[in-house]
Amino acid sequence: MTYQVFDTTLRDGAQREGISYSVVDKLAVARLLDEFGVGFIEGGWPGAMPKDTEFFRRARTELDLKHAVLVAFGSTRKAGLDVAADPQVRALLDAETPVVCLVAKSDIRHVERALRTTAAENLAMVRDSVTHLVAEGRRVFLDCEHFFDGFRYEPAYTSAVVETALEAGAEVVVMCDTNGGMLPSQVTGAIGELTERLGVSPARLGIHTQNDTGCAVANTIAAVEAGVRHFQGTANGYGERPGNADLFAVVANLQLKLGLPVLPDGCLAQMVRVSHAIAEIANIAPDTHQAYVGAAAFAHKAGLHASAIKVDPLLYNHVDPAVVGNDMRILVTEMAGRASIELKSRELGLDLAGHPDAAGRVTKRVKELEAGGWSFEAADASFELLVRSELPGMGAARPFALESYRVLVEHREDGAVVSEATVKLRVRGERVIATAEGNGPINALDEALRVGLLRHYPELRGFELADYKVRILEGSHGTGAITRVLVETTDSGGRDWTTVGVHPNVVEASWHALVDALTYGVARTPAEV
Ligand SMILES: CC(=O)SCCNC(=O)CCNC(=O)[C@H](O)C(C)(C)COP(=O)(O)OP(=O)(O)OC[C@H]1O[C@@H](n2cnc3c(N)ncnc32)[C@H](O)[C@@H]1OP(=O)(O)O
Ligand SMILES: CC(=O)C(=O)O
Repeated sequence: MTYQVFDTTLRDGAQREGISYSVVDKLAVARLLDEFGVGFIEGGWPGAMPKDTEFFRRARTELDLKHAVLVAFGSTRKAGLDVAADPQVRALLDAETPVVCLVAKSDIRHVERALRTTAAENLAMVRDSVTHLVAEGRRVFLDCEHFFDGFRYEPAYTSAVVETALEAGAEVVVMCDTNGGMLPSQVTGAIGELTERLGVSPARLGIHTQNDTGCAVANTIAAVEAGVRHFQGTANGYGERPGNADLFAVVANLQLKLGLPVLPDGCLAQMVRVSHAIAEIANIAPDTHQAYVGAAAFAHKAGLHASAIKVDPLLYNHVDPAVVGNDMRILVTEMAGRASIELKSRELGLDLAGHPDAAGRVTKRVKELEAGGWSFEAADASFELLVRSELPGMGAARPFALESYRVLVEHREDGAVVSEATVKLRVRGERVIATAEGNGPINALDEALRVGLLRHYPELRGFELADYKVRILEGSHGTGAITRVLVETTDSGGRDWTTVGVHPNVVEASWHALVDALTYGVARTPAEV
């Protein structure tokens, strides 16, 4: 049994607010979708937008697709126009794709009120357009816009549109939940009624769902379970309004839960890579919590989960993350137990198995610190320093001892604001005093520390403060607000690490995070660097 995996990231997905692909972007997305193994890539609407026309022109020479064929999208001929004279239909042929997907009205209310034509003329538009394109050698899929709403309102007319398209030679007629208002049981019910009414196999039908009820993936799965073999969706669920069915979740569910061979062998493991690469091109931050592909899709926070995962990761994962190219992660927070601490330490290369007391002490310390506003979830480097400090002979030596630091912010008469920091340190037995200016107090402090340490630790030259996040936390137990600072540092070897600091004073909180960042970086950098 074969399934038609139809991707419309470049057509319906591009209808999402905020997305605007260039032609080069579209070509890159098409290559990624092909690597993911979809069978059909709907590239856009030639003739409607110059970019889409250009995409199909360049695709002929610049795309070498291994799994997919390209599909040009467009509407049935205009009411009252000869099909051969309709420039939009001509543009579909000029796109030179083996497959064309036509959108047709199938809800009588849309025919009469939006198209402002008759029921009979709309059927003629469907018949003429399909016949013409098939005669020109194209495989034709027909998207029935508003199928489910139309079928509920006037089933006879919507069925007539489906029947007309099939008789005219459409390979598949796609039932579209254009307004996205359906639930799975309604999808299943409509498919049963339609196939009975027309005596047609569900294998001649396709499904296209929008996500307005949050059920697009479930509706697509329901249709496939009802016998439909052609399903449409988009990468990461991009699309008009709340989006389309997320093709990644659909494909993974069909393959892993229902055992249906929808993708070529080996392609499923490309899913995370392809999802994130397309998000990058679309200029949309990947959704951390997206099913299967999100960075948190297999991240475990609760101590109880971790204690079972220690025995067998599948006790708390619905599938092995590796099958979709993802990884499991353990988060260390106030919800951690000893098992979480052990597993997270193992991820960081530290084995606590032989040190149950240390695991207990770290767990207690993490809970105390988190109660005071610290957060280790995103600060692996600070957590690693904490674990090391509890392991005999493993503690990371602080590169210096602090005598004092001072930070000044000067607002000058001409409006300039200058920050200056001075640090007094003891470094390898030597007293060091260093001063630096910066574009803000934290930058000045960071600079002064580096100036003071550079002679003893030349590797600091490669370190860079890449990101700095501040969060003001509500005070508790009668205290005022406190500040949590996260610092991300990178080095010239492309490594990055994050540290945390907490204090009622933002400069002191930043100081803690900066000192952890330098300590961690120095400890992890080979001495000869
Ligand atoms: C459900 C979906 O998402 S389908 C995909 C929708 N995608 C898009 O609309 C994006 C691309 N669209 C466009 O660039 C433009 O809307 C175009 C080029 C297609 C049309 O632009 P215009 O000619 O200026 O028309 P406009 O957008 O105002 O109206 C659409 C026209 O198509 C007609 N139309 C709508 N659906 C169909 C159909 N299935 N078959 C034939 N004609 C149709 C409408 O009746 C209207 O005709 P009119 O101009 O005679 O009133
Ligand atoms: C065709 C389409 O995108 C829809 O009906 O939603």
